[in-house]
Amino acid sequence: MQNPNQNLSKITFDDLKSNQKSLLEKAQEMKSKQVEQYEEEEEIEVEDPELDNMNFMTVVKNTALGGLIERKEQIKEKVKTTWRIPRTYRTVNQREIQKVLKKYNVLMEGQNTPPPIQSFEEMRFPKKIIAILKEKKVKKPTPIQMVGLPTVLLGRDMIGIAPTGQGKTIVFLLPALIMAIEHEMNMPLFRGEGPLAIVIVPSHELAIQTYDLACYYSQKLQEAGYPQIRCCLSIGGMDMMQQIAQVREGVHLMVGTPGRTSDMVEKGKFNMNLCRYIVLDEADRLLDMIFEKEIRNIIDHVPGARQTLLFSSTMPKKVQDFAKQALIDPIIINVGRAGQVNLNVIQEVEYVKQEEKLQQLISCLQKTKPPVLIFCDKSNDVDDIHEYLLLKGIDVTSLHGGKKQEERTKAMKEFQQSQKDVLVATDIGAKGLDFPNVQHVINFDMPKEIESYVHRIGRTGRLGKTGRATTFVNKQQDENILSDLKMLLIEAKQPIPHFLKQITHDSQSGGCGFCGGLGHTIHNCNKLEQQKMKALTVSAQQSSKEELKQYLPDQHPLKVSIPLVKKD
Ligand SMILES: Nc1ncnc2c1ncn2[C@@H]1O[C@H](COP(=O)(O)OP(=O)(O)OP(=O)(O)O)[C@@H](O)[C@H]1O
Repeated sequence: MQNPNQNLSKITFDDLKSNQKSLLEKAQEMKSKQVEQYEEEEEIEVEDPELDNMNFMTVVKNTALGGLIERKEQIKEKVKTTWRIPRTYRTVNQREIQKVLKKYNVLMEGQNTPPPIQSFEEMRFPKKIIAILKEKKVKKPTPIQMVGLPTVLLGRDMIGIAPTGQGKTIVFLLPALIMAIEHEMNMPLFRGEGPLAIVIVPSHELAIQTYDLACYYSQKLQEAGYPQIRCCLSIGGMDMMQQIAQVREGVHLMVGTPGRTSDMVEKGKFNMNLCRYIVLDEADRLLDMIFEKEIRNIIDHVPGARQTLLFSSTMPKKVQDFAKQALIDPIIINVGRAGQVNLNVIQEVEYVKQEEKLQQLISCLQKTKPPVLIFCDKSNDVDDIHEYLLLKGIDVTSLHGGKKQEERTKAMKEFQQSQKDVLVATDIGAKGLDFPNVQHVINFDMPKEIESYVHRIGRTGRLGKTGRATTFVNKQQDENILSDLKMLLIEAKQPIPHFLKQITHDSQSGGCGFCGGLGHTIHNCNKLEQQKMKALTVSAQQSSKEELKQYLPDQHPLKVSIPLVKKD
């Protein structure tokens, strides 16, 4: 039987620009005629030389198998795309490939890994897209982009690990937008359809940043003559009705945090029937933060083949386990060691007594020009320091989870747009946020986990620029974390202060397999202990709830299961 999408696939960008209305109409007409057929039939790979330069369209064999992580084995078909490795690169021999990978400190694992492609032109992006990237000063791919983009464009599942500030966002955003354009040209979305791609991130601020970037690129692409790509945001703290209204328009790309997104999909506010592209950005943070259930729930709603991409700058055990369950035949890309700090950051560690920290902070602020980021563990301390610095006449703003969403967004944007010199934040400000030209990161408190330290200091020294980080430590710190810190300083060839030199540990142990810290082992990992405790508490609460149910009347809320809103 003829493939219903075969004709649709012949619509090219040039066609679209010369006669958009009639083609869109044509596509819609064909779509409505064939939609039922489409449900049942297989799509085939498009091999049309005319489309060679811009045919990245995702072509999926439409299997009706479940997309549950637990039923991964049942997903027989992988997402296929029509992007091909350029001919010149197909013949490159392994020795040359290894030379380039070594030069950029990249390790690739997996079957049929693509070669590193060292320019956007050779990746066969259309000239207009290359011009849009250049406007953003993105001219030459970074190492993670050289290998990550070909991997994603080939439709492969991927784990991308690279130090902070290496341009991981483009690796998933650009292919998602291109896939959406292809889809829109061939089969425009109806109202209520979509998303085609979903990006899950661990904080509202990172979601807003990624959404803004997606909107920026789609606006530019539309100005260049491509169809409009609709993006939407799905985060808590914002009006759900507004988000639902956006979704009803039909959206190509959704960026969200796990809680709100899982809630919306669960309540049937949107469906994942067309979604084939799932990104977990800052996966280490996502899986660390009790979001695993929500993430599984979102992924479980994808009915067929999916491409799953997982990005992280550290690779703790939880991420490894999740990847094993959720990804199919992935390519693993490591730029540097997972959990390694950005080597462009000059790190200093100062011993400062608790009561002297504020005073020391003022002298520390003199070390560099603004912008400066200050991290504290607790929201109260963020507020106190904010007030203290205001009194000192410093142009400062602050960000923590206890603030209203509007205040958080305002603070983030003010600092991002250089309207404020200093931002005081909890770890919310450490996750993937891209503030331009941060000169100095000050850890007013040493974080409790070494991964947080890596993320925090990664807000400076981004993309080849040099940055500076100062960390206050004192007797309140646990010896494990100081030992992890010492090992990171050694690895990054930074000076080791005397008080850290005195900390001993087994340097042959290879570090902790659970949290990735280099200065301790899994046998004395605090984080593992905490997680065990958390799991025990949850299961105790669960079992006492079950026991309690025996004694409750039938109509008690604990006994009545509330029916979910019917899905679309
Ligand atoms: N190839 C490139 N050339 C120049 N600049 C780039 C390139 N790729 C990305 N950038 C810029 O680099 C900055 C950092 O990118 P991005 O936020 O994607 O890094 P990241 O690896 O996700 O970092 P993190 O792990 O901290 O989230 C952004 O401002 C982005 O515009």
